[in-house]
Amino acid sequence: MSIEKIPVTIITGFLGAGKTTLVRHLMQNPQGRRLAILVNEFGDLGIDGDILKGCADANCPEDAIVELTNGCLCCTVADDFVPTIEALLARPQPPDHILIETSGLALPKPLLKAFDWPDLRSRITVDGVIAVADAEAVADGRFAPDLAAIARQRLADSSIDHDTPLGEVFEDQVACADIVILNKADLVSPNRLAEARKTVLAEAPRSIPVLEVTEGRIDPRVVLGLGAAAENDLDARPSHHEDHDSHDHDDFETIVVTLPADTNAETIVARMEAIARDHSVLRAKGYVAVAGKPMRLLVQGVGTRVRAQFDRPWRADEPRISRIVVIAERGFDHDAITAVLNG
Ligand SMILES: Nc1nc2c(ncn2[C@@H]2O[C@H](COP(=O)(O)OP(=O)(O)OP(=O)(O)O)[C@@H](O)[C@H]2O)c(=O)[nH]1
Repeated sequence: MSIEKIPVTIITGFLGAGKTTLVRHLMQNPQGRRLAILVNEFGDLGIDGDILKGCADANCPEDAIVELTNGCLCCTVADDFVPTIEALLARPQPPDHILIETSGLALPKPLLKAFDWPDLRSRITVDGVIAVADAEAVADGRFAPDLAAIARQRLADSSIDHDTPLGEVFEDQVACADIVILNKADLVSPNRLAEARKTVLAEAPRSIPVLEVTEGRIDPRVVLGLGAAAENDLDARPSHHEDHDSHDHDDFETIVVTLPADTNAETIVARMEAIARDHSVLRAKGYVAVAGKPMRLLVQGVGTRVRAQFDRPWRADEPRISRIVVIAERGFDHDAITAVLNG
């Protein structure tokens, strides 16, 4: 008797590129699949998991959405990741397809290697690695190599080819992908979109489709059911950190800032724009209690673009606390950012 392996799709992509938005779209268009979602993010507020649970339905009930918030999947494979997958497979109604949303700083290759574990190999297969890229950020050159730094490195040691921390994470994610989703096509002109596509293709070590998308809206048949068996194809997916000795996300830090009670929505959006502009914050997100509003305000900043929307009423059993997770390159000024957010 042969047992069909359960396909797993890994969704990678830099901070704020639109991974959660894509996963939500796939959950809302399951096309008969019983999905399970494993979501990993930095900071322990579990915002992505919360957003996804908001779209739970019969095809993907809340308990099929599992969050791993402590640390990074690629570092906690044995302790957290394998047991979590095993628990999903042991459910009375196991999923037909598992989606894994990695943290925006995660390197996909070490995670991919985990699928080589004998216990997992026999039961699941990596159907495909989807890298989501922010078309505007790519077109702006935010992941471009720091040419001056490379030149300095080469002078010091000709064998080293260091990149910027952002550039390395981006390159690793594209190099691992079977498909790149160039998301946020609405934010750039056709010319800039074409530039972004060229940049992505230049990073890809092999020929892969690059699809232009807005709000993660793509036909699930295009991204699910690829049958890539990526766990058998590791060599075609080069990484800056093959041996996982040093870690790209050591280059980034996260803090959680608690705001005074009942902040005003416009004020908090303006402050989030200010920390991105003046302190190079890469990503900020959280829930805010707005004076006089029974609904919770979800605020999301990607670079200087900030979106805010009321997502659901505060529950009676949860305190109206406003908290924002802030991520930037290591060494950023925690006190200054906390002060700006607090006004
Ligand atoms: N304009 C525009 N905004 C988008 C699009 N897709 C997503 N966004 C917004 O971009 C922000 C980040 O989207 P997410 O889906 O949370 O991104 P993510 O990659 O999951 O973010 P992290 O998990 O923090 O790395 C949110 O405010 C989204 O509403 C798009 O196509 N166009």
